[in-house]
Amino acid sequence: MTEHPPARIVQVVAGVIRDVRGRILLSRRTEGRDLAGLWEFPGGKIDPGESPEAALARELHEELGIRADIGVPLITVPQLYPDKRLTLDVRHIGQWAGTATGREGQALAWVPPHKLARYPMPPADRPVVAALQQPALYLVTPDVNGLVAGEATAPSSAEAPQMPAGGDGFSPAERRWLDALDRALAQGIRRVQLRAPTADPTRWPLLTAAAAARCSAANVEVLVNGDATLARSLGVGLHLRADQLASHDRRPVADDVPLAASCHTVEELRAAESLGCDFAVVGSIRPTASHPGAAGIGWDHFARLREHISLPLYAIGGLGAGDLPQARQHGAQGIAAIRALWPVATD
Ligand SMILES: Nc1nc2c([nH]c(=O)n2[C@@H]2O[C@H](COP(=O)(O)OP(=O)(O)OP(=O)(O)O)[C@@H](O)[C@H]2O)c(=O)[nH]1
Ligand SMILES: [Mg+2]
Repeated sequence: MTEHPPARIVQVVAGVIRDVRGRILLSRRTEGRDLAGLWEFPGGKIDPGESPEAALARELHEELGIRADIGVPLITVPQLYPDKRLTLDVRHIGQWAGTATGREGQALAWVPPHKLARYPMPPADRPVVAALQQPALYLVTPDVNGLVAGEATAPSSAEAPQMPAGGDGFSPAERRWLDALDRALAQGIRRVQLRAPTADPTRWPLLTAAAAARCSAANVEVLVNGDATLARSLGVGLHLRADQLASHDRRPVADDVPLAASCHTVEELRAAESLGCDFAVVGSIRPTASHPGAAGIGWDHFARLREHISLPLYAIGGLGAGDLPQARQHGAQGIAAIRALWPVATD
């Protein structure tokens, strides 16, 4: 981490303003200010003693001439800039009235959400755009014998080997794993990491191919853990383990498939960012069943890691979908989980 982070703390609040067509308003920073020419969500600094809501309503009136109802939080991004330590608190805007105009001479653009990434923005805005565009939940699959009736159990060596059976060539355990994946997709999971650390290496390519086909039919994004060759052969994304980051000096998969990494330190996050990762996973936030005895890093430490990079992050470790508001408050765009997102059969 940076030895001497800038002392100046700047609290900024900005709004996601939509028009009736769902387009989002961006405002271009004018010449002579910091980050001039970059596009941003309209807003500004909170005055001493002012609430974030009052500050945002004031800024939107001063900068755009509109009266706005400040809605629910989207994400709060802690970000270190060379001269300051910024906290960017982004709120949805509910009803608003008036005609938005650039009252300070700034250009405005109404942008469809899927085109936001085309507009150059300050580093703190990348996680904001991710929170608007990318799935909030990232399912990591358990081992094939991993989670049974809600319990994580390593496959027992005393267990009979899982022989392929039935017309589809999959063993009962493999079929249960694929069925659970189907249920997760039916429940609305949009981004999946295929990972099974103790999977039989002679079976894993078949199983990942079947899983990738199911995800692709549901238009769900897939990344395989750790194996660039497998990712390329399946035509899916790659999720690197932290210890693999150093072994790549360029993006190991094509630009149009997702690349992600698991990270624990600022150095790993910087490596993931410079490798061209689309997002990273950081944890463990809480102690987990898979790492008993290891303390979690907690949300404040997560936020301290977050401020050094602008990669979108998922928080992981003892978390579920219910932790999303707290995650967003600390700059995570989403939650990654095995146990909390893996539907186990109830019968
Ligand atoms: N409003 C806004 N500011 C952002 C965003 N992203 C981001 O890094 N910032 C940074 O947050 C700070 C906001 O300051 P600002 O210049 O808008 O503040 P302000 O409206 O109160 O203006 P002023 O201080 O020039 O009077 C700037 O350093 C800016 O670069 C964003 O999306 N919206
Ligand atoms: Mg401003």
